[in-house]
Amino acid sequence: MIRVEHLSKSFGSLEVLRDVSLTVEEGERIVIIGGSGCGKSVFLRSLDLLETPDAGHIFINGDEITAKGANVNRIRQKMGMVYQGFHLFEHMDVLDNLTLAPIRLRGVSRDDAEQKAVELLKMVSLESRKHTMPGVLSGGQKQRIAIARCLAMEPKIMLFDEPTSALDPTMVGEVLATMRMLAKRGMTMLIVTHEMAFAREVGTRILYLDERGIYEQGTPEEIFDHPQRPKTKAFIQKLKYFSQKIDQRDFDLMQLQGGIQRFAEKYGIGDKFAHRLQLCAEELIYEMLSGAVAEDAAVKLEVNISYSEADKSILLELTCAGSEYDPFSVPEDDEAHLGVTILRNVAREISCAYRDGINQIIIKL
Ligand SMILES: Nc1ncnc2c1ncn2[C@@H]1O[C@H](COP(=O)(O)OP(=O)(O)OP(=O)(O)O)[C@@H](O)[C@H]1O
Repeated sequence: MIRVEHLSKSFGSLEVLRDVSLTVEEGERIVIIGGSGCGKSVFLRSLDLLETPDAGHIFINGDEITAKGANVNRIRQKMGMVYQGFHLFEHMDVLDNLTLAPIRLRGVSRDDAEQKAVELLKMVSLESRKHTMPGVLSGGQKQRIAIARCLAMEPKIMLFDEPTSALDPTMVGEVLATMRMLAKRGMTMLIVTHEMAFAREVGTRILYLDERGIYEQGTPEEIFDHPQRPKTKAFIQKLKYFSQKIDQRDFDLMQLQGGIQRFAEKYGIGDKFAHRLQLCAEELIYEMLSGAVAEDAAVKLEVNISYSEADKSILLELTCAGSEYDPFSVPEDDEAHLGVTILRNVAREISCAYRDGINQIIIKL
C-alpha cells in the first residue's frame, strides 16, 4: 500500500528525517510514537506531500507521488488525512462537508454523494446532525465528522495526525472508538498518537521514531514490553513513570491531579485506579506536610509514580525532607488522621523509611 524509500527532510539546518524507508501492507495499522519533535508529523505529512521531501521516493498503492509530473491530487485521493484541528469547512453544514469533495473531485452525483454521506454519518452516530453547522458541534463530534468526510472519498489508506490531542479528555473515547471501528473493517491506517493504550490495542506494528528515523519497530508487545534499543527502552520506561516536585505548601493540587490523570490515561490505567492514585497522593502529601515539615522549613517533596506491566501494580513513592515521620504509626481509625485510614484501606502494601533527613513512603496499589 505504501512504500517509502530513503526519505529525507530538513528545515534549514534542522535535519528531521534521514534516509527513512518503510513498507506498509494492506490492512496494517501502523502506530508512530516518539518524543516531542522527533518528526512523527513530518513523516506522516510527507506521505501525501503536505511536506515536500528533500530526497527519496514515496509510492502509494503502486503510484509514485514523488515522481516528476505525478498527478499528485489523484494519488492523494487514495489517502484520507485526519488532523489534530479537524479542518472542517465552517461555513457549510455537515452534509455539505461530506459531499463537497466526492461531487467536485470524483464527479459523483449529488444524490449518490448524499446517500453515501448519510450512511457514513450513521456509522459515526451523527446522522441527526447532518444539517448542523460545524461550529456548534463538540470537538469529539467534529473529529468524527472529519473522519466520515475522509471516508466519503473512499480512501484506501487513512492517516491520522494526533487526532485526539486537541480534544477535551471526555471526548477522546468517542474518536478512538470510531478509529477502532475502522480498524475492525480492515482499513490500512497510519496513526501518530500519544495514546499509548490505544496504540497497543489497535496497532499491528509500532514505529518508534528517534535519531531522525525509525529507531525501532515491532509488534506492540515487542515495543511496549520488550524494547531492545536504549532510547526505546528509556522512552517506554518514562511513559510508565510520573514524577513531580513540590516546593511549597500551597502547591497546585489541580495540576498534580491533572498530571496523574494524563499519566493514567496514556498508559491505560483504569479510572478506578487513577482516582485511587490521586486520592492517595493528595492524602499522603498533606499528611507529610503536616507531620514531617516544620512550619517555617522549606518544602522539598517529590511524588513518583511507576506502573508495572507485569502485575498491573502501581507504586506511589513520596519523598519528603524534614524530620522523621511515619504517617502509619498513628492508631487505626484515628479521626485526626482520616487520610491515613483511607491510605490503609486502598493500599496493597505500605513501607516507610527515613535516611539522611528524607522520609520515603512507598505505597503499592
Ligand atoms: N514547517 C516547519 N518549519 C520548520 N521546522 C519545522 C516545520 N515543521 C516541523 N518542524 C520541526 O521539525 C521537527 C519535527 O516536527 P514534528 O511536528 O514532526 O514533530 P512530532 O514528532 O510530530 O512532535 P509532537 O509529538 O510534539 O507533535 C520539530 O523540531 C519541528 O519544530
